[in-house]
Amino acid sequence: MRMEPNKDFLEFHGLPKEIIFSLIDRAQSLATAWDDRTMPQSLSGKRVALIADDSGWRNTSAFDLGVQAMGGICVQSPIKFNVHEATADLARYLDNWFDILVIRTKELSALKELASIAKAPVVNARTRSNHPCEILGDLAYVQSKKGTLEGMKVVGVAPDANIIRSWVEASLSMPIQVRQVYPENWHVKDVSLLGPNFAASTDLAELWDADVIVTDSWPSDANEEQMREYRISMPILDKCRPDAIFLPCPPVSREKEVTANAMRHPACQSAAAKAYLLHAQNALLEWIAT
Ligand SMILES: NC(=O)OP(=O)(O)O
Repeated sequence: MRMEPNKDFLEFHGLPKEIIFSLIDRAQSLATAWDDRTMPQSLSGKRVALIADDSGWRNTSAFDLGVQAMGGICVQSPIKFNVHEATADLARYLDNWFDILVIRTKELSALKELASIAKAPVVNARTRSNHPCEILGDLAYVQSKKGTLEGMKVVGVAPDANIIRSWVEASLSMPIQVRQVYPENWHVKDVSLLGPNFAASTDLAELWDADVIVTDSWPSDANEEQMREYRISMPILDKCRPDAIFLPCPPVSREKEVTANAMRHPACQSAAAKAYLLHAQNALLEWIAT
């Protein structure tokens, strides 16, 4: 049931920046429609499979809610990739019934294999390697607050994992600067992601002129002593720009990557920002469906 070629969203830089900007603009309109309860029925007649083959709830709940609010049908299919059935087989069965496949699973390679066979467009709702929808939602929120994304500096105090990797993906296509500030052993070193808009550092001074600061969970093998310096606290946020937006990625672990006080700092806008997951994902689904 492929609607149009090349409407998969597997990696952030897989879509041209012009399309990303139009999705971000559309997310703003859909945010207003959401608040007014006047959602367009853009997905009327569309059938969406939502496969949550990993933990978490925000993105997947927002996909389900968004599809329904825009008049589509969303079915959660309890599929596990690389367990019982070949991914190629799953692609063909899913194509029998669905127009769009929204998938959270651990391996990006499984998504890529599925997308290479399925006719229906595939949307990455998170892998262990990347999380493009999360970054699309954050960008839509930041644009709603700042009016522009042009030239903004995003600092990720985060290990080489899905959140910082999708910010780095975004730096390949978008006019933003991304910095990773973290101990060197967790720096992003994947040459396929490195471009002129990204650099990694161990220096917290990168935070002082950041427009946006994001965090992610500590690595499971992190050493408290090594990591303490990178815990975002109230005094650190007080040294940042007064208009800096702090977006700790949920689920947040207080007294690990953030202090409890940092979560109460005026710069911390995580809950409001994550409302835009829904709006950005809705814009993406609408674009895929039309
Ligand atoms: N950050 C994130 O992916 O949240 P969920 O797992 O709840 O969707």
